[in-house]
Amino acid sequence: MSMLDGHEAERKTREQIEAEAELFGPLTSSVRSLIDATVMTDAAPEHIVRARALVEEAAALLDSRRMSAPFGTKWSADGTRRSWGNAVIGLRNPIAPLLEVAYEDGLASAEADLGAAYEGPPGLVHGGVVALLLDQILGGAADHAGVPGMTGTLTVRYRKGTRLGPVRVTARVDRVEGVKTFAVGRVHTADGLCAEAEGIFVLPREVRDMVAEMGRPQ
Ligand SMILES: CCCCCCCCCCCCCC(=O)SCCNC(=O)CCNC(=O)[C@H](O)C(C)(C)COP(=O)(O)OP(=O)(O)OC[C@H]1O[C@@H](n2cnc3c(N)ncnc32)[C@H](O)[C@@H]1OP(=O)(O)O
Repeated sequence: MSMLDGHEAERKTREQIEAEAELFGPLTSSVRSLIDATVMTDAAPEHIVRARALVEEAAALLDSRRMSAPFGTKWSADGTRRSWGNAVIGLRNPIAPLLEVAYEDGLASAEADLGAAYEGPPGLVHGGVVALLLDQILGGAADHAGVPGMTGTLTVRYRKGTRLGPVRVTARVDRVEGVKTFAVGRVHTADGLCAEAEGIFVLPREVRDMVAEMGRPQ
């Protein structure tokens, strides 16, 4: 599979995209609530059996027509980019915990409310989920700064357990060396600094070759 697969130009208007967001956003939010309810429920067995039948019915409805491939990244003519399947920020992905990343003065920041579905050690966020958030926000900072890349190396230092609940994640580009972008970031909760990371994002050879090809005079 090529690095460039899954990137697709689309002709949808802004209104069409907004209408899709209005359709799918609430579905994603409902399924996210369902995931939390599934982890946390203490309902009577007959309610669990009935809930399962309802969930299976809903899944069959949704599955009655499927896209031919995962969502990927869709590019509109106006530069709008949609990665709605993304595991961290995807509008159509109910396991995606980070809803919105803001960029200001070179700092990427986002908040998430990590519920029981993200538990690792009792009461704490799973370390892999902490790394997931950091990977995305560091990569987003690199991308937003115009020096994007695939994660080559991600180093996470876990300072203290990240308590389930509200978290704030931040990142910025530290430096650029050739095709490598070094980004740094942190995860905070009300307890203070919980984790910090450095990531090296590498612009893949295939993309470098494509850019060089496009820039070459005819
Ligand atoms: C444009 C792309 C993405 C846009 C995303 C936007 C959304 C953002 C949000 C998404 C966030 C989520 C993101 C995700 O989830 S990304 C998903 C997780 N990451 C991957 O799957 C990446 C898999 N690996 C690869 O594709 C390749 O190995 C890469 C692309 C990393 C390098 O393969 P390439 O063939 O290009 O490498 P090269 O041999 O020409 O070397 C080039 C330079 O790089 C240095 N090097 C090599 N490997 C590593 C390494 N592992 N760590 C540190 N440095 C490394 C190397 O020494 C050399 O440096 P120098 O000698 O020049 O100094």
